[in-house]
Amino acid sequence: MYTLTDVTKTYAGKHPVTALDRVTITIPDGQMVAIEGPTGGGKSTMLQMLGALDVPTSGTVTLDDVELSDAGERRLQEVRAERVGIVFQNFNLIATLSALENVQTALVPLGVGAEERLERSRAALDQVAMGDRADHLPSELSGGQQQRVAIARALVKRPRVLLADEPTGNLDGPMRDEILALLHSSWHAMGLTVIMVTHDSRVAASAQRRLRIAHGRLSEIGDGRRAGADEPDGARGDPGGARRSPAPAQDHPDDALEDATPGASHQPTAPGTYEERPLG
Ligand SMILES: Nc1ncnc2c1ncn2[C@@H]1O[C@H](COP(=O)(O)OP(=O)(O)OP(=O)(O)O)[C@@H](O)[C@H]1O
Repeated sequence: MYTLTDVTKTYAGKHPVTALDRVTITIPDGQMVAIEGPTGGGKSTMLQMLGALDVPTSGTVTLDDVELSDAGERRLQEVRAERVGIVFQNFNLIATLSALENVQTALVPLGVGAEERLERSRAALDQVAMGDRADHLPSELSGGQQQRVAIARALVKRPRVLLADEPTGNLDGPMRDEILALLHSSWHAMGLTVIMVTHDSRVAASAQRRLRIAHGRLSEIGDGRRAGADEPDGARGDPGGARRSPAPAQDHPDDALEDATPGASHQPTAPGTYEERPLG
């Protein structure tokens, strides 16, 4: 569970910028959250706080038992390596490594031995339907395929949290739908907390909970509740009372992924009624 209390992030400089302004929020385990908002609003900065990539200027960020805002760089590295998988808009694969080698890199900081690394990385590529492209370089893969490999790399460590910064931002319609379906099926299968920064209305509409950040201020967007959808496997409690039913915005389901994740529900979403409620 994430607990952010009065989190402010100010970038120093000649013209200091307050990217996050007294943000207070709890994100329970197993929740799927979308963060929306205008450009420069503070979304990526928020993701950096959640991903232990940066620390606030003031306030506290806690992930489970670790206060990230107070941790040293070594502890932050451990948290990133063990608990947090991150997926980026531009995939961030290493160009000179094959898909399989890229996935393996996530297990090196965890001290996983070579044989297990290989086994788990192959399984992760199979999970994202990329097993037959294990030896391909990123340049030999489509954008959607590269993002699948990046998701495998994020998930191979079996994280508690998957953070995604515009995961569909560089993809066209069908690939975007496939990646969204994959994020949802992984969420279902692994009981992850998933937090996605997005400008894509379909991605946002598929989340259980929608947040908006503008001028560094966080607000909650109405109730994303959808009827008839199921809970992810391994989903945990809802101390914030914020758990809502998932409803992946997916009407072109990927058969391979459907097969791999029988609990997944791919139903088209209907637009909800949203109202904003300021937080913090
Ligand atoms: N390293 C930095 N140094 C100085 N200012 C920064 C830095 N990173 C972000 N900012 C500023 O902080 C504010 C929030 O930026 P952030 O990248 O979090 O916004 P965003 O909502 O993710 O925007 P976008 O949708 O364009 O990616 C912006 O005004 C930005 O210029």
